[in-house]
Amino acid sequence: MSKPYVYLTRKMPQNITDQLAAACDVGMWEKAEEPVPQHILKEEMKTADAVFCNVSDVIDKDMIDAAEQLKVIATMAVGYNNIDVKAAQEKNIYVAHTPGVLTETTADLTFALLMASARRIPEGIDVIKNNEWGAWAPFFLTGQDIYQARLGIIGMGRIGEAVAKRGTGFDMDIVYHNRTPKKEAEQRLGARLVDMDELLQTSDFVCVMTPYTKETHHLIDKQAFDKMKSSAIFINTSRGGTVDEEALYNALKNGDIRGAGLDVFENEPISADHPLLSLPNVTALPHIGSASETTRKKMAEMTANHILQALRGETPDYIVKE
Ligand SMILES: NC(=O)C1=CN([C@@H]2O[C@H](COP(=O)(O)OP(=O)(O)OC[C@H]3O[C@@H](n4cnc5c(N)ncnc54)[C@H](OP(=O)(O)O)[C@@H]3O)[C@@H](O)[C@H]2O)C=CC1
Ligand SMILES: O=C(O)C(=O)CO
Repeated sequence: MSKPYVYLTRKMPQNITDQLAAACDVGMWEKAEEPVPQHILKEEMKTADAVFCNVSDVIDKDMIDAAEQLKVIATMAVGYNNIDVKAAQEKNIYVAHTPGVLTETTADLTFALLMASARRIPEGIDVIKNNEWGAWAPFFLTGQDIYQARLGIIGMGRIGEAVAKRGTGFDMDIVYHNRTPKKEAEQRLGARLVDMDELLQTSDFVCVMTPYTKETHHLIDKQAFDKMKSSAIFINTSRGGTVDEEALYNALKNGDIRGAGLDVFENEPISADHPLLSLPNVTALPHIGSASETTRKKMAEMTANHILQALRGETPDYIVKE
């Protein structure tokens, strides 16, 4: 009997392909840093039993409908907004993802962005590299205090809570907005559930940690920026689509808010001439929230495991249920 066929959309380490090859025929896009073209992915998906993908692969209804024997779409990510989950479920195809394993690493990066933006670290680095460091000056590169400031978290889920926990170490006053109250987190973190307006109007740091859905598309728009304090710093490590980037640009440019720390963008990779990148009060990173070596290895292992589980006829440990 022939082995099932798994297609990997990026080059993966040998231990991952070896693990899969013990049970499957393995096909792989041989580049680690370049995504597989959509038409090749669609072609591969027609005959694959399993797909090992990531945040940059768009897996739409057309591709899913064309798949003849696909059993699982396993993404090496917790976010799955790039996959048409409904279309997969209609064909009884599992969509598996990697929650939890990347929570602390992503929270570290979120807090790093918050600190870098508040204390203007990228600007300081530029000053030194450009040989612009003059005499010590009383108000040179003055930033914003983090300790005892108010941290507003929109989307108090796994990562939101882990960011809040870091905030408690800085004695921050934590407020959050979620559709479901998180009583246990409130007690553990001293956090308070507030409505969106109060969060926007009173927070020193506004941090978005929701998934990207129809409901969260441009959740942070012009009206939201208008409500924020002019000293507020906006942090986004969720998905670019949760924010209206034009409104963000205008808010930063007009001084309606003080700064932004961004790990995600509506179009990734963002083009170097994007207006947002011309602003000194933007700290931008290339979607590296979960990018520690240990965490990425765990995510890859978990993804391979989900595929093997599905191909054995088991339900993968973490499937998306919508
Ligand atoms: N930059 C990066 O590299 C990374 C980015 N991410 C992003 O972070 C997201 C969150 O991950 P994780 O914390 O594990 O997910 P969770 O599902 O644990 O948390 C998401 C939270 O958002 C809340 N939420 C959902 N919709 C809304 C809404 N409309 N308004 C307010 N709150 C809402 C949910 O609560 P409720 O439904 O009750 O409102 C939930 O508490 C991922 O979906 C992904 O997009 C994740 C990892 C790395
Ligand atoms: O897991 C995710 O959703 C990411 O964005 C990458 O880790």
